[in-house]
Amino acid sequence: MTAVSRPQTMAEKILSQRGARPVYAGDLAVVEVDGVMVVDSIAQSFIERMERDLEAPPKFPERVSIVIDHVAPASTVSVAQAQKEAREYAARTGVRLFDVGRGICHQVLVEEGLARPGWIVLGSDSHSTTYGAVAAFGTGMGATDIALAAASGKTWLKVPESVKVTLHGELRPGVAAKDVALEMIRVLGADGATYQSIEIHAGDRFTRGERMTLANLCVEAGAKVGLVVPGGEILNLYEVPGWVYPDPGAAYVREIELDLSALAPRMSAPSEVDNVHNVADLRGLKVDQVFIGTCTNGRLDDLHAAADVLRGHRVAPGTRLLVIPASSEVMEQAMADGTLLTLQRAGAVLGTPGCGPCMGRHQGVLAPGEVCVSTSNRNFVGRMGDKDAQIYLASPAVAAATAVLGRIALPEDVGAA
Ligand SMILES: CC(C)[C@H](C(=O)O)[C@@H](O)C(=O)O
Ligand code: SF4
Repeated sequence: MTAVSRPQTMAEKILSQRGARPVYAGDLAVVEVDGVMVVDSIAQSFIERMERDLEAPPKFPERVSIVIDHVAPASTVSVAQAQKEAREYAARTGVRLFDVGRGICHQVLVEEGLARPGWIVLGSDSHSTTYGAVAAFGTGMGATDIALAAASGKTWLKVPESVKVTLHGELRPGVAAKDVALEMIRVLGADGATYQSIEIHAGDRFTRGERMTLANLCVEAGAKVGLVVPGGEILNLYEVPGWVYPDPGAAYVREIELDLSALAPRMSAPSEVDNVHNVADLRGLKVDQVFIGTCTNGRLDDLHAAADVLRGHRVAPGTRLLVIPASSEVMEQAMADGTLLTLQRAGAVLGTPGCGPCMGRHQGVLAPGEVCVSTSNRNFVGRMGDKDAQIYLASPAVAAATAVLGRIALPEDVGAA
């Protein structure tokens, strides 16, 4: 255990523990890396860095995972070729491969136990902050940094300053972790936490999945990492080392308090994630496509919330509902408990576990002028297809209600329909 002289934030704690000395915001830290994650879209440049530039094998192949998730199954010959090369690389180096259909990288890493409390996990994907849900220091890096970490087992980073977000009160029925996340982003602003650690004090509230939603959105405020202080379900699922917790008296650059009991269902309107409004104020806008899925909201809890609204109803004529489970495990559970049947009967189109149309590469891209309500995390111009399409971000329950009415709606509107 590293000796510490001043109270530390969670980010400082983890980076001190996995490095050689106590570090504080602004210091440079060289740390051991417990996991390296590479997504399909980046795999070719990662392999090139490893084999052509560094001429190095992965130092700990079992710590490296390649996940084929963003455009899976492949949509074009060049995507298919890149995925083939990724499979061949995994076979010759012994790194882990999660192939088409296993699911979205972040969901898969957490399910597989490849992100754990106190670990440092680097991903070639910005939403690697999601691992903060299980108190892992998860962050996104480019192919070169990822390759250096894979080759050496280490990385270096500047220790981020921390923003403390404290949650109070309890959510009202129909309000979800997604609404908390959107509200947090509104308060912080889309680049309000650039290169900072957002440390979320949630007490025992929220399941692991809900905590993933919170940590996932942190990068949309520009954060380097989003760490949810362990509590509740996390303590049943993991052995949490005592050194992970922030010290009383740790130094924060900013402190924010959110009263959950005052929160109503929220929605990010086009075309910035921090353009957050009450759903009630956007109600009635005609919607062409609803997408329920992604690393933000494609988990079993999310599919349950959607099915609870859709049960006994049909998707409105003229509106498409796409549901894509975040992983094969989620899909299997939703199949076993009847959730997928409920969704299918309501008129949902079910897709292969993976990213789906989240970043506009396949499986449901939008035409000019179309409006989409999505449970994802990004709504910037052109994100899901044409630049003249509009994306609203919301919780699964709001997305489901919108699908039933064909217009932006609250879950309570469906009951009355
Ligand atoms: C393809 C990948 C690099 C990208 C990311 O970094 O986030 C994607 O997952 C996204 O959500 O835009
Ligand atoms: S689901 Fe969307 S946000 Fe998440 S990793 Fe895939 S493309 Fe990125």
